[in-house]
Amino acid sequence: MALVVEKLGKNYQQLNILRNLSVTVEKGEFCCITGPSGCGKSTLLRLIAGLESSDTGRIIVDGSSPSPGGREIGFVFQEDTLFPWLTIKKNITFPLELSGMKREKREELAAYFLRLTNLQQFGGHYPHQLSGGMKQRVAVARALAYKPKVVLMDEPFAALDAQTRNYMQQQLIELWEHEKLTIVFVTHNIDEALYLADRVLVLTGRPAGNRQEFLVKLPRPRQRTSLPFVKLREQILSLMAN
Ligand SMILES: Nc1ncnc2c1ncn2[C@@H]1O[C@H](COP(=O)(O)OP(=O)(O)OP(=O)(O)O)[C@@H](O)[C@H]1O
Repeated sequence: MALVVEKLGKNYQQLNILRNLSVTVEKGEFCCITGPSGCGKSTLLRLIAGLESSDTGRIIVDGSSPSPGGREIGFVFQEDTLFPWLTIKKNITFPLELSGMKREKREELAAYFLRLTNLQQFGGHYPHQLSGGMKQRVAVARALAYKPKVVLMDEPFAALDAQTRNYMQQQLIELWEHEKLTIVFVTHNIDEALYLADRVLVLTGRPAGNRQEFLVKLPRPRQRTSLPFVKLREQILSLMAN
C-alpha cells in the first residue's frame, strides 16, 4: 500500500475538522477525494504531507511516517507557487539542489520532466512569461522531479479555464500512466474526478469523515458524455445534495 490513513482526527481550537477518517491508496492508483466545501480536504492533504500533525490516528507513506518536507511526498497546490525570480528550469532544480542532489542529476531530471510536460522550450523563461496552465505544468514537473512515492494534488486546475482544464486532465492521465504515479487528487468537480480517478472518495461535511466511495471502472480515455459516466456523475451529485 502506498498510503494508509487510519482513523485520523484533527481539531483547530474548538473546531473539529476531521473525525475518524481513513483512506488507503494502492501503489499506482489514482484516487480522487471530494466533499462539501470547507469540510477539511486540504487539511487532510497537509497532514499526509507532514506539514501539520494530527491529533489522533496515523499516516503511513510507503511503509513509514512522512517527515515534513520529505521526498516521499510531492505536492501540487491550487495557487501558483513558483518562485517568480527563478527561471522555469531553476524552479524545478532548486528544491533538488536543497535536497543535496548533484548538479548533473538535477539537470537531467529537469530536462526529462520539462520534456514530459511539453515545456522543453521554456526552461529559460520566467513564470510571468507563462500562461496559467503552463505554470501548473511546471508545478507538476517540479513535484514529479523528486520522484515522490505519492503525489498530492489540491485542486491544481481549479483556476484554469474549462478548455485548459480538460487538456491538463488528459496530460495528467498520460503522465500518471507513463510514470506509474500514485496520486491523491482533491477536487470539487465531479466531472474531473470521474475523468481522472480509479476511485472517488466522497467525504462527509465537517468534520470530514468517510461517506461513500465509488470505483470508476470505465476505460481511458474516458468519454464525459458516455452513459455510464453520466450515470455515475448523477449518483455522486445526488449523494452530495443530501
Ligand atoms: N490553520 C487553521 N486554523 C484554524 N482553522 C483552520 C485552519 N486551516 C483550516 N481551518 C478551517 O478548517 C476547515 C477545513 O478547511 P480546509 O481548507 O481543510 O477545507 P477544504 O475542504 O479543503 O475547503 P474547500 O473545499 O473550501 O477547499 C475550514 O473551516 C477552515 O476554516
